Order: sequence, then C-alpha cells, then structure tokens
Amino acid sequence: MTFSSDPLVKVENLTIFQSGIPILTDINFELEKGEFAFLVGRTGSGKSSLLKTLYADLPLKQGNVEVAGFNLKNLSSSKVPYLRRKLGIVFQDFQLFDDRTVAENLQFVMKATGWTESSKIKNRMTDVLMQVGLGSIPQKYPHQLSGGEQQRVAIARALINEPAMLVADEPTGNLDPEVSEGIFKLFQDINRSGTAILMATHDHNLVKKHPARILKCETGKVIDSSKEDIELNSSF
Ligand SMILES: Nc1ncnc2c1ncn2[C@@H]1O[C@H](COP(=O)(O)OP(=O)(O)OP(=O)(O)O)[C@@H](O)[C@H]1O
Repeated sequence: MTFSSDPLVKVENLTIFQSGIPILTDINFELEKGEFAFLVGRTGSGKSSLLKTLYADLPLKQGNVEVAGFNLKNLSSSKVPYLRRKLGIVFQDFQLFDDRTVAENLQFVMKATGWTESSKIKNRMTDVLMQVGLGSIPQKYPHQLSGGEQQRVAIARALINEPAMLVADEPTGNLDPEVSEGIFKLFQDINRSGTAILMATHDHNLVKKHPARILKCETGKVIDSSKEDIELNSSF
C-alpha cells in the first residue's frame, strides 16, 4: 500500500508582482510536511516577496498557491488570520513590542488568536519558552535581552499555535555567527519535531554547513535544488 498526503505548500505557475512589476515569474515548487528548505538569492531578488506571498501579505495575482490547506487564490481577508495560525513567521528584526514584557508579547498573540483561559495561556507560554531555551525571562523587556534571546522569544511567539510551518525571513541576519549557529540549531530542533521550515538567508556559511534543499531566486526565476544543481559558490 502506498501512503500519500497533500504537500504542505503547492506553488504552480506563480508570478509575483511588486508595484505592478513582475519580480519572479512562473514559479513552481512543492514543500512537504516537515520539510526544511533554504531560500537564497541576492538582495532584491524576491525572497521576501515570495515569503510574503505564502503568508498572504502580498496578494496572489497570477498562478495557484496552496498553503496548509488554504487556497490563496480565493482567500478572503477574513480567512487570513486562520492561515497565519498554521504558519509561524519569524523576521530578521524580531518585531517584538518593546514596551511589553516577554510574557505580554506572547499573551498578546495568544489573545489575538483565540486563547482565553489564563491557566492554559500560562502553561503554553511556559512550554514554548522552554522549547526555545528561555525558561526564566517572562518578566523581562526585549531591551533587557540579547539579540539571540530576542530572536528566541520571537520564535516562541511563532510556535504558540503549533504551526505546520515556520516561515523565517533572514532570522539570523542581525546576529553574530556563534549566536546565529545557536538559533539555527533551534530551527533544526523544531524541524525534527515535525514543523516544516522555509528560511530565507544570506548566510553562505550556514547553507554550506547544513546541506538541505535550496530554492534560489535568480534573474526573475526560482531554481529548485531538488530539480537542478545550484552553484553554492555564486553570491547570494
Ligand atoms: N513594497 C514594495 N513596493 C515596491 N517594490 C517592492 C516592495 N517590496 C519590494 N519591492 C521590490 O521587489 C524586489 C524584490 O524585493 P524583496 O524584498 O522581495 O527581495 P529580497 O530578495 O527579499 O531582498 P533582501 O535580501 O534585500 O531582503 C526589489 O526590486 C524591491 O525593490
């Protein structure tokens, strides 16, 4: 007997526009549940635009995209929050509220996504902070934390609703190499526990050191290492 399941992400004939100009054309790829892939490409090549399309921040104009069971073609704005619960999004600049403690940052997302019972909120918060290696900091403010710790909080926030996938846009871009390595290891642990990860990065060393599937934005196309060779020495 063969087992098959739908891919987590299915992209067909996608063209992405910014201000009416096509940035990437005729993109086709799938990501399986639990998969890990890097997204690379020079600055301005379209990585963020592709990620924004997947989390419905950039409207789908041409092509078909399905993410975690949501067809983005006909996705009404009222459905976008439900899509975002299936995706955890992590940014280069952490995007924490500076005037709120770690606990308040996490609670804000929980309340916005339907968590109401304070005991469940507290337990989930403890769990996700443990998962990212931050047991004892819920009452601290972001400015009292190192960059690596702030990114761990942002990752904890992204994990709250047990997403099927983390979409990370240069998550180590603001961090020193050793700290980056620790954050990357955390993504690996999260991936091992079954969460798919699509990570945009400029960090050559990271990609070389940790062989994985690569999607590369180049001259208006997305090249997929699962279908053709990608030259890792070329700049991105
Ligand atoms: N909001 C916007 N309005 C108009 N053009 C945009 C917008 N955002 C991005 N672009 C353009 O789209 C192209 C792709 O940008 P994008 O940010 O997706 O690239 P990137 O590969 O993520 O770059 P970087 O590595 O520098 O983050 C660039 O030419 C950029 O100028």
